[in-house]
Amino acid sequence: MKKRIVLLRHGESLWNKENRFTGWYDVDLTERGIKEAINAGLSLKNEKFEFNKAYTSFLKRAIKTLYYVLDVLDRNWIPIEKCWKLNEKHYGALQGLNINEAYSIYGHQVDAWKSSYHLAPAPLDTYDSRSPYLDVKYKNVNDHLPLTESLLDAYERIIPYWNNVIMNELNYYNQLLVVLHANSIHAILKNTMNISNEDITLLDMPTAIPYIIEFDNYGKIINDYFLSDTDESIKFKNIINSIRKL
Ligand SMILES: O=C(O)[C@@H](CO)OP(=O)(O)O
Repeated sequence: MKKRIVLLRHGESLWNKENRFTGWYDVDLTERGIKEAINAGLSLKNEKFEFNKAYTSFLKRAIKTLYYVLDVLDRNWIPIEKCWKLNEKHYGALQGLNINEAYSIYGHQVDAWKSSYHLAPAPLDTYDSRSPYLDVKYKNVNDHLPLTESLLDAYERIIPYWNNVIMNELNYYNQLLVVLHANSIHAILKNTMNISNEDITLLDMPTAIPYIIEFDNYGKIINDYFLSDTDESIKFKNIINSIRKL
């Protein structure tokens, strides 16, 4: 029996539509995002996926996408693990700004932040109203919470959870659904496909198109593909095939 993990970026959010840096801000889905989530569920149903367990972040755009998908599959009953460690990269002081506002405040520094694996945007103040230290969701988190993150920082937060929890679960289950965010998925793909620090910044995961990864019993990838072909998914797949080392 093949082991499969399906990675799914949430449907379009209100701030995706407005081209705003979102990160840990808890923005909702648009009507289009809801339709995208339902369509993702329908394409998984069409392929007869029967997930045993699902994972998502603490952010409602991912959580609601997961609920729409499970509803279409009539598998609302499966266990779901939500973890803040799977949240999107934290965009620090960029959070809430659209791209034009970001350029008018920070100029071309924004390009450096966007294209670098190592650079993090300017941090939030601890007492900024956007700080996770003031957000009830993280009240019981007894750990360092970010006020900004580079993609490397996000990678170091996400990958231990991916390896120790999600990949480990493949020892017990054959089909897992993981509904996350653009950069949390890029971090996972960097890890599983051994993509370089420079190349990983070329990726832009499309919203709500299921990406299937099939593993052998040793956790080695034997196949990976999008469930539907769109301009965005074809472009993404071409880039990933040119930069992956596994
Ligand atoms: O936070 C954001 O601005 C976007 C892109 O990084 O992520 P998401 O996948 O959550 O829309």
